[in-house]
Amino acid sequence: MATDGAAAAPAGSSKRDLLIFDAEENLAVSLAKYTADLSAKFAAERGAFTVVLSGGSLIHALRKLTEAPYLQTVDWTKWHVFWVDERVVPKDHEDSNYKLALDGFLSKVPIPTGQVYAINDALSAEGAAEDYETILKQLVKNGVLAMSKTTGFPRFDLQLLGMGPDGHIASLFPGHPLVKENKKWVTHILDSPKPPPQRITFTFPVINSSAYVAMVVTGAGKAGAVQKAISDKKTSDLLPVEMAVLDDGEFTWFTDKEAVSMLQN
Ligand SMILES: O=C1O[C@H](COP(=O)(O)O)[C@@H](O)[C@H](O)[C@H]1O
Repeated sequence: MATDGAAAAPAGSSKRDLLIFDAEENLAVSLAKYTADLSAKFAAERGAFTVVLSGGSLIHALRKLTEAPYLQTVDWTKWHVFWVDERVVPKDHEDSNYKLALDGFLSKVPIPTGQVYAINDALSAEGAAEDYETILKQLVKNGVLAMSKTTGFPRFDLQLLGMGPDGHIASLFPGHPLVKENKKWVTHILDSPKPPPQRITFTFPVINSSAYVAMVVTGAGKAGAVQKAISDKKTSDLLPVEMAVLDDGEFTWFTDKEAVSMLQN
């Protein structure tokens, strides 16, 4: 993929791309076009576009989608929005990934509210994870959400993900047993090392069954994890971000110069 203001380089396999932008502003412009293009593709192909959001810095990076031309040209009625992870707090709590997305993105675009799938914040972490998985299964039955023919897990059209400085993605943290979950679609964590401790999260089989993943990472604080993730030399202590290996899809890093400052070339 070639993008204005970005240097493109292969990052390991034929379906992985590394985009490096001079400035976060250019990254945001490119991410908006990438997302709008995939929206048009999936709306035409399947009449729906299933989009997964993370929390954190990703939401600010989506800001160009809320402006011209995308505000007018994207068919927002085709969007179905999910969260790769969510903190088990009320939806109006400052720690809520739903609130972050609502304030920074969803309130600015005309996605039908019935197609925005927030967690049930009245339930326990375990109950919310089970409830979310049930909702996903219903959407598979309705034909809104595709299934991977090879993995047996749901196949989201696009997952827009961030990564923490420790290499965590979603609420899958380094060394935590949840990274090995291989049966559930959605699971819960009660001891997240990053507060708040109670969260729900998609599991790796769901992340890795996606058609497209954009891994959006900026800033020098994440350079160490980016360097380890992109290195060809793999060690047994894989970071969660290194475990994001798509079964049959395209994985694109959207980075800035600071985030790749520890790469050799
Ligand atoms: O706790 C979380 O952190 C990660 C990374 O956040 P960032 O602000 O460093 O980009 C985020 O992707 C995840 O959804 C969130 O719950």
